[in-house]
Amino acid sequence: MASSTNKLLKVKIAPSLLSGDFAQLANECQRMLGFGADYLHMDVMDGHFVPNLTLGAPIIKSLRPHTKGFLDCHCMVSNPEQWVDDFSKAGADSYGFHIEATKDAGSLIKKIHEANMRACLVIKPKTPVEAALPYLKDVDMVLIMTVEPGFGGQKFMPEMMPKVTAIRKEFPNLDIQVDGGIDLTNVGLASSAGANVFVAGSSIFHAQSPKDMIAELRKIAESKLNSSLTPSQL
Ligand SMILES: O=C(CO)[C@@H](O)[C@H](O)COP(=O)(O)O
Repeated sequence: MASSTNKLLKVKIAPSLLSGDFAQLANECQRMLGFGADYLHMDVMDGHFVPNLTLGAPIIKSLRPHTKGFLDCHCMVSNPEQWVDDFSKAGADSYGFHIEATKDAGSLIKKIHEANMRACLVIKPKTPVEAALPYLKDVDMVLIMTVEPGFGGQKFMPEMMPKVTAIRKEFPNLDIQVDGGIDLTNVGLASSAGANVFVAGSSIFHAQSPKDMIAELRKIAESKLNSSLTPSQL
């Protein structure tokens, strides 16, 4: 949860397993952790909230014994309340829900915490940042989508950066995640705006050296992030 003290923000790189080989999911997770990934980003899609179908709690449950990595579950689902207990029992570390999919974000955040997971509030590109602000004091992370959710391989939307800046101004210590089209050409822009957690699918998995790509993304983000913040934010 957000606290009022200021500290140096840590850059975290979260490869999106959506771009990996699902038949080798456990190996892909181990490979990414070996390459220096901080989080393993799991894209949960229900074919209803988004027009694509991927994985659910049973896959997380199967994966859990094979990795100690932080399973950062981004649930692109219509009824996020319905799956909290299943994901918790399956061993998810973080449960990300879309504010567009719930009528009561406050109660949902409470439910996620009671289920011993970190809570991440996610907003789609067309959702104004004002919709998220009232809840951010209670969450562990906010995710600003930089593409329309549903598919990997889309183009980063730089016009989402003012949302990141607005949140960073009010929440100096909150983990701000960006997701969609993140690569070497825009990670600097996103970190300058104040993002510190970077989801990247295509740019990492399709790189000649995913290990070097993770290191490069981190290096750029670290150089821009804390230098862009005012002393009172550090
Ligand atoms: O949530 C999503 C898509 O809905 C993302 O996590 C993407 O899967 C990231 O992939 P790239 O845009 O980096 O290829």
